[in-house]
Amino acid sequence: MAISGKLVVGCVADDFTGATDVANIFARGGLKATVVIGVPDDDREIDADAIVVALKTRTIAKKAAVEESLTALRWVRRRGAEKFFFKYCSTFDSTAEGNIGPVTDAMLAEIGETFTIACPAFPANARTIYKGNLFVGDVPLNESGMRNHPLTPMTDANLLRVLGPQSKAEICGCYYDTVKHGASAIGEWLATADKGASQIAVVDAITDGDLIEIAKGFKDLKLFTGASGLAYGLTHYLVRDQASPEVPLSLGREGHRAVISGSCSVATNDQVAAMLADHEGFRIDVARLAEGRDVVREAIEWSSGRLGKKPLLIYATAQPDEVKANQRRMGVSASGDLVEKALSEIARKLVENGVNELIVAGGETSGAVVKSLGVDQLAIGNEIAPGVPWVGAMSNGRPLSLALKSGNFGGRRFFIDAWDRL
Ligand SMILES: Nc1ncnc2c1ncn2[C@@H]1O[C@H](COP(=O)(O)OP(=O)(O)OP(=O)(O)O)[C@@H](O)[C@H]1O
Ligand SMILES: O=C(O)[C@@H](O)C(=O)CO
Repeated sequence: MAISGKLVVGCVADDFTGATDVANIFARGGLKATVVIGVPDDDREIDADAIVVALKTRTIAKKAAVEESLTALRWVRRRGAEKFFFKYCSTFDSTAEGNIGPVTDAMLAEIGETFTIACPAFPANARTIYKGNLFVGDVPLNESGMRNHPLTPMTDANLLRVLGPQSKAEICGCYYDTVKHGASAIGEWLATADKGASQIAVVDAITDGDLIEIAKGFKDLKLFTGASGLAYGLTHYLVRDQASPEVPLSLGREGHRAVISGSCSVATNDQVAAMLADHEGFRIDVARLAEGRDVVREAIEWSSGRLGKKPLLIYATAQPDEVKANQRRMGVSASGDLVEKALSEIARKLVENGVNELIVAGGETSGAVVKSLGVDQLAIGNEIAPGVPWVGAMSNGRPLSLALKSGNFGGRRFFIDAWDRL
């Protein structure tokens, strides 16, 4: 049960997979959580302790990212939120220019605060931070598959160095020699570190236990920034009774299944390969797409007669060399946009043709697909893998079960086994 009847936390997420990821963590922690797609332009009633506003601001121009994020922040604030959370990727994905710093600076100024933390640790998915350096599994961020990300290649694991040039605030580190002593040591650190001028502290965290202590140590802050591990920590003092709800979506079970994959991460490449071993798949040929061929129509023609309960896979997922060749030919953002547009049109047509259980892989891809489906709100259902729930949505009056899978999340059999968790 929530500590108060009104909104406990208002969250702004910079992509759609991240939005369902963090809403899932709030929900599993016992908050009634929901995701709205973009800032609603109506005054709809939403009965929730945590509202996550899903934006697609990770890779857009800085000015637009700041404006959209502030509009979302103001909207949750008007609904009574007292704590705010800026959710970005657990691999700190940002372009060379970078939106995490400017959005954080703007949010601090908007709520009249000067201090916040940056903590993208997510131990459940092997993201940990030590001495300000972000690790993915056993390797620093820049040695992980993130170095080859199509839109946000991460070439430095040190978050103070990455954030410094992005933000006008002073960047400091709250390191493990403090964090390991728990909430009161963190509180003492804060009392001496906070200079009353704009500051962002990158906070080390290795375990879920650390994140609970971090949330308690910084509990008087109004703005938190980071990934779902920090949200997990926060639920330990934002709710009284810990719940671990399983929420079957109880949507119609008639209809077809499909997977749309636009993520090119190491994990998604593995998941696509695993699915193709036993399922039919249609590969989007990006070079043909660039030549103006009607690849969308070809994909839909291929799918007709094949749709059913055994899921089909339609994918642009490729290895880094192929992605780089496409980017050289067309430019980074043009090739990304072209693929996203094609996949979202295919998703919309598949849904028109009776698909109502759909997995989408990739944050930018999910953003494009969900927008094309005209979905405006997501209800959180069963968890498939850490950070990926099934979500329920209405698309043009029809119920859909969706799973928006972050590029790097999920085991090798994710696309095959996820359906068992509906
Ligand atoms: N074969 C390809 N060539 C060039 N670009 C591609 C190709 N396939 C996919 N893309 C683009 O790569 C980008 C992948 O980003 P996306 O956010 O969807 O996945 P991700 O980064 O792995 O997921 P997440 O953000 O959840 O970690 C998209 O813009 C997509 O359109
Ligand atoms: O935090 C993560 O890693 C994910 O929720 C995400 O943001 C992927 O785009």
